Amino acid sequence: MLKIENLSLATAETLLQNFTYTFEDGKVYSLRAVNGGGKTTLLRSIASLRKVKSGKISFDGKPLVKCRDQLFFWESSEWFSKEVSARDYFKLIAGQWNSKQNIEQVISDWEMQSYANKPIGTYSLGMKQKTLIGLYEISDAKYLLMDEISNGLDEASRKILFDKIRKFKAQGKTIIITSHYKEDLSQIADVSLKLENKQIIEE
Ligand SMILES: Nc1ncnc2c1ncn2[C@@H]1O[C@H](COP(=O)(O)OP(=O)(O)OP(=O)(O)O)[C@@H](O)[C@H]1O
Repeated sequence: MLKIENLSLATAETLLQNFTYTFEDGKVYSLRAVNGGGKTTLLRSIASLRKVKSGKISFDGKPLVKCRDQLFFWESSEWFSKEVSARDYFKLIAGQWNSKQNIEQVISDWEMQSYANKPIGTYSLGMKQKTLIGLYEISDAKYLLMDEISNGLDEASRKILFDKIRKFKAQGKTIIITSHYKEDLSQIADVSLKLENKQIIEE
């Protein structure tokens, strides 16, 4: 379980005040907020990519520093280096996250065979997004933080994404996915959360 206690977040202004919540294993949480509402800042904070103003975040009772490979967060395709291929990123993440996931299977599921060896700089928006989503499966991490992950996907790819998320959930993983629209994730979310007025509430 991912436990957040009395978390406060601020950039130029306070985004979240004294937030306490438990994200349970085997559940999908959607998180909605307006543009600039703080979704990405919250995910970065959970992933320890930025300091929090105050509060505690733990994973099965441990701080992230004690279980780094239990969490995966790849904020956006802007994190990719243009010269590297999807296959090389998959190999890199499998190594760093000590995962035994089948890279060829992921490439096949997402129909990436024709471009998986080419540099990401040559990919379309959707191809980059499939690569990004593939990394989550390759990492095999228990806690998956997904920021607007369905962006740029066509209908068929969106269906694959939702099937994959259902599989991750059945494996007991904890998934948080941000979105701008309530309806967007209603098919797969067990719990819909909304960040508003410095609080996160179930809706
Ligand atoms: N590195 C930063 N330095 C200063 N302010 C920042 C930084 N990152 C984010 N902010 C500010 O924090 C607030 C929340 O931004 P954040 O990106 O977390 O929102 P979001 O809900 O993900 O937005 P969007 O839906 O537009 O992606 C915004 O006011 C933004 O300007």
